[in-house]
Amino acid sequence: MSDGVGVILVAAGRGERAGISTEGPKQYRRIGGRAVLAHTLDAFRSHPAVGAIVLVVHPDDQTLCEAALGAAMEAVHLVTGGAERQVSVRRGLERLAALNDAPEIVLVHDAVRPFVDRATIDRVIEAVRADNGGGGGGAIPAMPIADTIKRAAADGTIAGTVSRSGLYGAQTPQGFHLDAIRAAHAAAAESGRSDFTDDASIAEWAGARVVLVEGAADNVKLTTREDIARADAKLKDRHPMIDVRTGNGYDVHRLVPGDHVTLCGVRIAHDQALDGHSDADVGLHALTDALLATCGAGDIGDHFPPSDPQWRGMASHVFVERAVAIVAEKGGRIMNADVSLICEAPKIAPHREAMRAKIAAITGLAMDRVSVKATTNEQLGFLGRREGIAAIATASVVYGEAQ
Ligand SMILES: Nc1ccn([C@@H]2O[C@H](COP(=O)(O)OP(=O)(O)OP(=O)(O)O)[C@@H](O)[C@H]2O)c(=O)n1
Ligand SMILES: C[C@](O)(CO)[C@H](O)COP(=O)(O)O
Repeated sequence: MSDGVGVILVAAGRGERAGISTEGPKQYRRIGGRAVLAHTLDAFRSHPAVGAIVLVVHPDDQTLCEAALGAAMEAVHLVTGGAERQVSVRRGLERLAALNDAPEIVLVHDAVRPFVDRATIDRVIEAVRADNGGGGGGAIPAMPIADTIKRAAADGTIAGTVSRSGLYGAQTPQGFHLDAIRAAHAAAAESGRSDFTDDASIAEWAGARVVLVEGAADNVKLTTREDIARADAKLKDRHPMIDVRTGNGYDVHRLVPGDHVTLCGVRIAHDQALDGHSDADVGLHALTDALLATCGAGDIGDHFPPSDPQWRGMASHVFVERAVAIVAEKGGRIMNADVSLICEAPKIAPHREAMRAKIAAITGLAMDRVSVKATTNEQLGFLGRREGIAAIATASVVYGEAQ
């Protein structure tokens, strides 16, 4: 059993109350430039106590999900949800329990609560760990009701005023011991119940002791179109906090007799070849350094030492792919890549679009975020004498969007 806390993110709903959007159901709507689901996932991925994350999605949403999460898909175990939230959670629990290192504690969270903060997650985990209900108890974050509560009659008039004393609004993540909540869900399903709107009510129904911990006013569930617009506006206000970084890279390789060069991933027939340990693709080498520079991750030589025989003759897209993965691990999102090639020959223009397409494919960037340029060195110096080819690259990456 794993020490890490497991997380189930339920994202299989249709978002009917939020209405139809070309971006898909509300968990895929963009707030602050990224899908709601991507923000929510970041909140848990960045929490040190969190281990396995199961993401429950609708069977029709696989493509939307991949587009929303990109490389972060690797961080989740994907499972298909059901027609009710309760069924989706149950499938997530079964997937989590089937993992080799299944956790003891699980947090169940709505994918559409993207503003969950670390302190709330901590309070829930702490309360479940401290459970003195014989190991079967749980904890949920909740906020006291601030408004006066009215019961409405069928004609829209007030049928009564309900005392708000002791009333709380339940939030997620809701935390439980995995075995206990699995058993409670199974028992509820067996007795034909599928109307529970949260997991605490299933635990309560099964006789477990569930405690309330302090929730957070910001931890709202995005339910309506207005909720999504407000969330987007809130993140736009935060934009000054976003950490945009620029990195640059330079590389040069000697030209020797040969029959082709490889530049920005494209093989070009030529009367010379670039000499190097790998395929000597100066364009991709400079880009690798530019990406690594945005997060202080050293340079290409640190990650792929020329002394290491495994990189001999290696196609350089492997180096860029590693740099892209390092940027993603550090929470970065690449915004653009720009490579300038400096050579007298071969002519770059006929190959420029193919080079941009290669870089776009390797980095996951759209074509209009990738630029390849070329210049001669006006026959000056070693580049001008065709003794080598050089490249300069620049990349911009946004970090810390989840804060
Ligand atoms: N069959 C379902 C229904 C809901 N959810 C998830 O449960 C969370 C909370 O549900 P809710 O806000 O009600 O989402 P929807 O069911 O999508 O919304 P609506 O009721 O407006 O259609 C959401 O993250 C939603 O994707 C789910 O995984 N499976
Ligand atoms: C789980 C929940 O978010 C707790 O407040 C809520 O019950 C979900 O309800 P919904 O009807 O599925 O939106």
